[in-house]
Amino acid sequence: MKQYTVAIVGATGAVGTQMLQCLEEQEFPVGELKLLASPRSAGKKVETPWGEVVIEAAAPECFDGVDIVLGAAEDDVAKALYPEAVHRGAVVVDNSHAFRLDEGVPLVVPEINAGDIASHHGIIANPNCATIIGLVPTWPLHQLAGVKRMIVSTYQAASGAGMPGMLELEAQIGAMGRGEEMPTPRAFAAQLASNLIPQIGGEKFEGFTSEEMKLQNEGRKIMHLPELRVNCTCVRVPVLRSHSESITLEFERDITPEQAREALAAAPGVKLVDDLEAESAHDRWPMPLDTSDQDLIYVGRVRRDISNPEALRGITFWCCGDQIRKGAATNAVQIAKLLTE
Ligand SMILES: NC(=O)C1=CN([C@@H]2O[C@H](COP(=O)(O)OP(=O)(O)OC[C@H]3O[C@@H](n4cnc5c(N)ncnc54)[C@H](OP(=O)(O)O)[C@@H]3O)[C@@H](O)[C@H]2O)C=CC1
Ligand SMILES: N[C@@H](CC(=O)OP(=O)(O)O)C(=O)O
Repeated sequence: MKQYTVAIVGATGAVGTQMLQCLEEQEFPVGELKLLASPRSAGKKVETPWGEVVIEAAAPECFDGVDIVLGAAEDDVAKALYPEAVHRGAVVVDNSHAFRLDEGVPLVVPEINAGDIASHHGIIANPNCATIIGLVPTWPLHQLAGVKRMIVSTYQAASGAGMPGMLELEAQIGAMGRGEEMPTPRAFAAQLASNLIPQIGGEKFEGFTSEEMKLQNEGRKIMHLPELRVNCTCVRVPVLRSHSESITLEFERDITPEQAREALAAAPGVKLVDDLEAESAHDRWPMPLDTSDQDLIYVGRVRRDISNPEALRGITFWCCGDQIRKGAATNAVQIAKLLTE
């Protein structure tokens, strides 16, 4: 079996660290592994399933001999480095949003549009995390009844803002518990512990933020639905890991909640947890604590949209998924695995 030289850019971050674990779990045929980060981290040693690796400061020459680059750094790093990696013969699976909407760059959720991978020219983009988590359960319902419109509210975990976001929430919860003065917020615009912050990203379009517009713009590209209409509100919540979403879908054709549940129960990447009568809360509805550190999107609270005048044209549901895994690292490694098959 062919072994691949793999480089992770941003290897010390929330997504990059998770990628290491996903490579092992998905039995990716790693021959040699390179871990790249900022100059701050250069020289640090990391124990990996493939032996000890010394982190290098990311630079174009690091990609000599690399087959697959897994990108887990911000846009500026992606724009500066990945064309150089492609020039040296590597294929890049990138988690930043630098190239997501570019023509010739497939934007892929394997459960939905794995076939798009074939059209790549060296860079394949991983979608926004909230977009992946919302679309994995939307796709089987779309196949059944044709989705026209999505109304979405997201409840996004602190770790969506990377390691700094996670550490900031932990520090705030600790300070609260000890009755100490609250540390000054840096990763977020305001204190997150015991609070909600109703803005993620900068303003993009008619008062909607950049994060909110991603679900529409990336969703259209992934599902090949250029007319899809999306109204999204993104909120940061004091949860460490796993994004949650309330989603209402409007369809072209009739669909009952029972049909929706059946399709979701059979859909790849989805676990249906939908029983208001269940004894244990964990079996009643999805919760972010239950979906952390695993790869499935849990879906529950599936019901008819009673506000839709056409009785069977709307479905509402709730879903949760680990955005560092399926929203980023797991999805990227799945794409890389498809490249090797
Ligand atoms: N967190 C999440 O839930 C999700 C994140 N993403 C995307 O994934 C990417 C990484 O996010 P995340 O892991 O959260 O971020 P983190 O802040 O946790 O990590 C950022 C990583 O980038 C590295 N880095 C910084 N500057 C450079 C540089 N000049 N050259 C090379 N590497 C550099 C950092 O290295 P060092 O430690 O040396 O500073 C670190 O490894 C982003 O594009 C983000 O938008 C996508 C979906 C979900
Ligand atoms: N912005 C998302 C995470 C993320 O990194 O998204 P993107 O890859 O689209 O910048 C969040 O804060 O939860």
